[in-house]
Amino acid sequence: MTQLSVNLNKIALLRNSRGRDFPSVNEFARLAMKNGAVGVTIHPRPDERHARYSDILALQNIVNEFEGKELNIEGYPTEQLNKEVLAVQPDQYTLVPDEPGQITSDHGWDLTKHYDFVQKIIEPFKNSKTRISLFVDPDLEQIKLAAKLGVARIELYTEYYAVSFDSINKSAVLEQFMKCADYALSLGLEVNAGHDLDLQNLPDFVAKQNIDEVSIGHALVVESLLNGFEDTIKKYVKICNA
Ligand SMILES: CC(=O)[C@@H](O)[C@H](O)COP(=O)(O)O
Ligand SMILES: NCC(=O)COP(=O)(O)O
Repeated sequence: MTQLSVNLNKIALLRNSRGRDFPSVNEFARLAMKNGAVGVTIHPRPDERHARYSDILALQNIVNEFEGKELNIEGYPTEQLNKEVLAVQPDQYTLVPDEPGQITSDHGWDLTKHYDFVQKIIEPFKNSKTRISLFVDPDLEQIKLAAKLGVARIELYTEYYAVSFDSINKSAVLEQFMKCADYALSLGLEVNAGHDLDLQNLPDFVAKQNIDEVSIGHALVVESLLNGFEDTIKKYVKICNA
């Protein structure tokens, strides 16, 4: 069964467009978990344009109100973000190789180049409660290196799948993801996935492979504008449980 982690960046973006705590990221986190999400994700970027560093502790406290729910922090491992994550010790820290001003994530780690850097970053987390996940492209070599680093999970970057969804390449692309997920599992890694997943493209993606968790935000918020947040979460959870 796949678990859903709801990415709240876009709720935070709306909040930050005004001075008040409205919409409340914390309230949307509660709603997501009450409706079956395993937890919530935020990706604080250095300019804090959506999720803020202060959201990390606030959300961990909300997650702690629920049994068995999780907070996933995603982001480039800057000194500041590492410090914040080590202080709060959320369940999962997903390292993403984004540049500071990047609009959104658009690639996974190149571990052939950044192996030593990542190895140094993850060292202090070995004695913490936080599981490390590495954001990677669907590439066997990268997955092999992730396993060698001894992390618990990888997160497969799924934009490539999402853009192929309406094309004749869809089956071949899905095959490639399946091959990567199977390979990761065979090396003892657990597999997450995310980026541009939505209600249309998610069913095929999770039906055919063993994915532990999908983190979804952008499309989920757009779909919520049409159908309501709680109903949208329920639809995602149903797909994940199918
Ligand atoms: C790692 C990933 O694919 C998502 O977390 C994505 O980075 C969302 O970030 P934005 O909401 O800033 O686009
Ligand atoms: N890790 C992916 C994520 O958290 C959300 O990505 P998106 O659904 O906003 O594209």
